[in-house]
Amino acid sequence: MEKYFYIDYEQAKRRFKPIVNQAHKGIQGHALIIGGSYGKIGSVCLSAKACLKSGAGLVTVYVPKCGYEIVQTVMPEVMVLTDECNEYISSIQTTLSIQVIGMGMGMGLHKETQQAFFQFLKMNYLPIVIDADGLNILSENKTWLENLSDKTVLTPHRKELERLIGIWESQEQMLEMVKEFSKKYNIVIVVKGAPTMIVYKNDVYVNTTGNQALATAGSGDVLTGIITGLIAQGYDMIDAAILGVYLHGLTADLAVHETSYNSFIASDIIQYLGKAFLTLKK
Ligand SMILES: NC(=O)C1=CN([C@@H]2O[C@H](COP(=O)(O)OP(=O)(O)OC[C@H]3O[C@@H](n4cnc5c(N)ncnc54)[C@H](OP(=O)(O)O)[C@@H]3O)[C@@H](O)[C@H]2O)[C@@H](O)CC1
Ligand SMILES: Nc1ncnc2c1ncn2[C@@H]1O[C@H](COP(=O)(O)OP(=O)(O)O)[C@@H](O)[C@H]1O
Ligand SMILES: [Mg+2]
Repeated sequence: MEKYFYIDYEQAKRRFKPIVNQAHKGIQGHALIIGGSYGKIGSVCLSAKACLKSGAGLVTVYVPKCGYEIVQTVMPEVMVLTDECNEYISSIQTTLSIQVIGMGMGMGLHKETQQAFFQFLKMNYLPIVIDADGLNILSENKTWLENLSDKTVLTPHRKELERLIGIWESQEQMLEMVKEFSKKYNIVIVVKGAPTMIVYKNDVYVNTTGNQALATAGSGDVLTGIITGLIAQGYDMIDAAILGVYLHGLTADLAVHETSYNSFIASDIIQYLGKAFLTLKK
């Protein structure tokens, strides 16, 4: 029996959990953002900053060496681990105690990166949000999908989704394909677009916020950071996806009267996150 829900203010408000007075950064959780390659370190910066500004207590990023000074300069709040390779990720080694991983943004498709991703997936048991080139790597190696834990959120845009599950004739057919995919791997899929729809098994959540201002580079990288940051502080996969998508879109609705559609960029999503959270204040 399929169920359709609209992600509106009521749905978001009842999922929102205010941060308690006695909170400290350990309670708010430690997130690890893995991604980036030469020329695309900005995607990791966007995800990491969005993660912190969604309420995560600590954020560490794992990037190729070329990203070290960039990230440390752009975001003093974020800690940095680097790969031994300068231009791309060649192996993912970490012994950090973390609550959630967000990965794939700007990561590229180098063969060594693909192998590093595969080795990481096989030993990962933590909640994970996979986006962008992480999705594209899975599309090129579909047998690796068996290694996804049931604490996984995928965040494809329509083209990334097509690579992953094949082409569809209609939106209805696409949703049926995504539901089958979700049931097969027991995972949440955020189908980004206008509107964004979140699928978990037979349930479909249709977002009601957002606008064309979001059609700008890095807006998906920011969404990955928001969902990762919510999971870091204890939201489960589906609530983090629902609340994250709602807040992400709401920033654009709140901003456009000041920024216009044309001059809204991904960093504005992060800048307006506080205003979006305040609308849910209890
Ligand atoms: N500052 C940085 O470091 C940034 C780094 N970034 C990183 O770049 C990597 C590549 O990500 P990507 O989504 O740009 O391209 P990719 O999946 O290779 O497919 C390209 C084709 O897909 C389509 N298409 C694209 N977007 C779509 C959408 N929303 N909805 C529907 N379709 C869409 C479109 O196809 P078309 O419509 O032209 O046929 C386009 O030609 C990735 O790792 C990302 O994190 C970016 O985030 C930008 C900022
Ligand atoms: N016209 C639109 N209306 C609403 N949301 C949009 C629109 N265009 C893009 N978006 C949103 O912007 C984001 C784009 O994601 P993505 O293509 O992965 O960006 P990037 O990879 O550049 O960071 C998604 O969350 C998508 O839902
Ligand atoms: Mg993207």
